[in-house]
Amino acid sequence: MAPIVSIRNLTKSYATGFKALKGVDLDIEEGEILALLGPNGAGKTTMISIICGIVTPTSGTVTVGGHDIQQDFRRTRSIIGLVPQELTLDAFETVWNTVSFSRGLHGCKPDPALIERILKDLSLYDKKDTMLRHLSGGMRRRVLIAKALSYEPKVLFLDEPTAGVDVSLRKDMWQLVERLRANGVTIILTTHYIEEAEEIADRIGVINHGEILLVEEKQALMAKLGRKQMTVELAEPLAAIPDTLSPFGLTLSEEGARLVYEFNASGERTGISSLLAALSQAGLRVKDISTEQSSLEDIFVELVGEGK
Ligand SMILES: Nc1ncnc2c1ncn2[C@@H]1O[C@H](COP(=O)(O)OP(=O)(O)OP(=O)(O)O)[C@@H](O)[C@H]1O
Repeated sequence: MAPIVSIRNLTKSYATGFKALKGVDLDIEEGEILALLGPNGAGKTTMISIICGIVTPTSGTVTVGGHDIQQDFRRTRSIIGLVPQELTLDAFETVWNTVSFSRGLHGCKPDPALIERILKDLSLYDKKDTMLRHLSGGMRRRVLIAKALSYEPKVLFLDEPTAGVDVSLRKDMWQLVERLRANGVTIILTTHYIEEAEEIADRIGVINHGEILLVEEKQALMAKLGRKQMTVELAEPLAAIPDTLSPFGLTLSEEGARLVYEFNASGERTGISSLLAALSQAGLRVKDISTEQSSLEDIFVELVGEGK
């Protein structure tokens, strides 16, 4: 199936001369949840803003649903929903009107039943007649989401949807994302919260200094780059690692009381059983064994660190 969003050699140089995007290629498949991770200033918002037609690219092409975003702006914009990072709302309007107008602005026929359902899903229904200026920051963020959903987009961009929101909204958000996905909506979210990507994304993209460093299935990424570590606690401390154990590349810590072994969890052979046999042959008594797996956060820090 053709990707729903296709980005080719996309660059953006701002008027200051700053290159925010340096030749990005990315295909987003219909129905997937893609999390874009990147430190501040990596170019995430710039990329999303170009796809949504808010920022003009310097070069390159983007198609959404097979249509070019510049030549066919209205068409592509009508299938894209954007929940921006910043709270841009009319303070003197009510929740209901804001969300209904948004649907109208995108050329859709009024559908009060749909608006009611969206507001209920976002726990906003009891605030439907409240003016936005009387809402808390978290509630206003919910309104931004409701606005983006009001015209039933096929592709939804969430730019740091849970930055600075409380745990309950974050949980609601995740549930909502799951429901939207079940309805076939493609979701692209940018986030600083790695656990968020770990929890809900199908694929993870890492962007830094205007370049995509990688895009991978989450499971494959964790298996490929995730290292495992086994720590062996010894009954008696060692002064040095015996020569017979040198093939395992162990390190000795805690004043000789612990041996640390690093292995690749996705490899066919981890080497654990040979290590245990070698330990016993060397006459070392084992008190305890524990293993630890690197998280997506470790992987991300390593990748972004390399790019500096
Ligand atoms: N209008 C502009 N003029 C000049 N430089 C800009 C402009 N907008 C953004 N930039 C610069 O482009 C770079 C990328 O910004 P962008 O907002 O895309 O990053 P981001 O990955 O979304 O970061 P954050 O996580 O902080 O939101 C930054 O260095 C930013 O300062």
